[in-house]
Amino acid sequence: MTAQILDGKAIAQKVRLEVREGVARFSAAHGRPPGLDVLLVGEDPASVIYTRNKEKASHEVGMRGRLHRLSADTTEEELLGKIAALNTDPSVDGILVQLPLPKQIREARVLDAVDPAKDVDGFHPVNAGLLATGRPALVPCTPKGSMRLLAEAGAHLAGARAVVVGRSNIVGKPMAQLLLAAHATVTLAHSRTRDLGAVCREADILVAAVGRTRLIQGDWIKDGAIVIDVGMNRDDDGKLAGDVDFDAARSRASWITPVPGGVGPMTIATLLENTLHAARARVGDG
Ligand SMILES: NC(=O)C1=CN([C@@H]2O[C@H](COP(=O)(O)OP(=O)(O)OC[C@H]3O[C@@H](n4cnc5c(N)ncnc54)[C@H](OP(=O)(O)O)[C@@H]3O)[C@@H](O)[C@H]2O)C=CC1
Ligand SMILES: Nc1nc(=O)c2c([nH]1)NC[C@@H]1CN(c3ccc(C(=O)N[C@@H](CCC(=O)O)C(=O)O)cc3)C=[N+]21
Ligand SMILES: [Mg+2]
Repeated sequence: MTAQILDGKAIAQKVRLEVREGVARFSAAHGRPPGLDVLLVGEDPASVIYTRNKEKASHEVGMRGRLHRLSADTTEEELLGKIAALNTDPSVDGILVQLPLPKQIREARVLDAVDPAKDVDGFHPVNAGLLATGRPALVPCTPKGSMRLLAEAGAHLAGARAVVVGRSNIVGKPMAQLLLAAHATVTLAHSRTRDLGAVCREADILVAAVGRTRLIQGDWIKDGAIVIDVGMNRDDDGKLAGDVDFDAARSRASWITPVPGGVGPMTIATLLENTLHAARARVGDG
């Protein structure tokens, strides 16, 4: 079998068009566009590019988008003050604090400070708890975008065996929750998992969210499996690579996401979707 490519770039474009229509309706009804505020602390080059892309993407769908750049030596109190101001500003619907944060700032204190109603990343413990109890409010963008990719591939999730490799709070864990809510039988694997290859070979749906180039080998892929590669790794030659050995996996899977052009673009499109959802919910319209 040669897998079909799950084209995240094209599907993200479709999502953006959907969001753009919703934004136009929201703006007409409420006299203001949905607003997204992104906070970036420090100068990490990749984070600078990502946050600029998020700002640009928000403008392209007609939102008010603002990137706040804070110096690398910003204190925790200063950042918490910024968040408090955005929490009370009625023109702000979505707040995203770009991770990772510099080491003088405790991540948990920052994530806990964002108003859960404006938490478009879905990282606040209230939103994580709602997801875990089957009452999703704002759902993390990368897993939610990955679920959209599975839907576009026509995946039958009920009763399927899904394996998620990686258990971070921002990708692996919420991905497992979403697959479980869709009635898959879910295994959450991680660095202590014994015989990861054997676990992966059971997967009808395989999601890799580790951060290690080609960790997932071709002969770990079950025939006909759908493979979602969340990993974003810089190769020695500077090229982006996923966690899956793409060429080898492609000859066994039914569908596979490329890196780049798979999950990454979906993350940004879903952020816009979440911002529109947050805006609607805040005005009592969704
Ligand atoms: N495309 C996109 O939109 C996004 C891509 N990413 C990318 O996804 C990847 C994962 O990100 P994130 O979740 O933040 O990463 P983390 O570093 O927070 O988590 C990595 C997870 O992988 C597990 N792991 C590490 N080594 C192995 C191994 N050898 N075998 C099995 N499991 C292992 C870890 O296990 P343990 O818990 O035991 O330590 C951990 O659970 C990264 O490449 C990141 O760049 C992230 C966010 C968005
Ligand atoms: N609070 C917070 N929320 C996040 O959602 C968040 C974060 N912090 N910190 C960093 C990670 C990473 N992340 C990506 C988003 C888009 C691409 C993306 O668009 N990737 C493109 C290509 C990128 C390139 O070429 O460099 C692709 O895969 O095709 C990648 C990675 C969001 N993250
Ligand atoms: Mg992490």
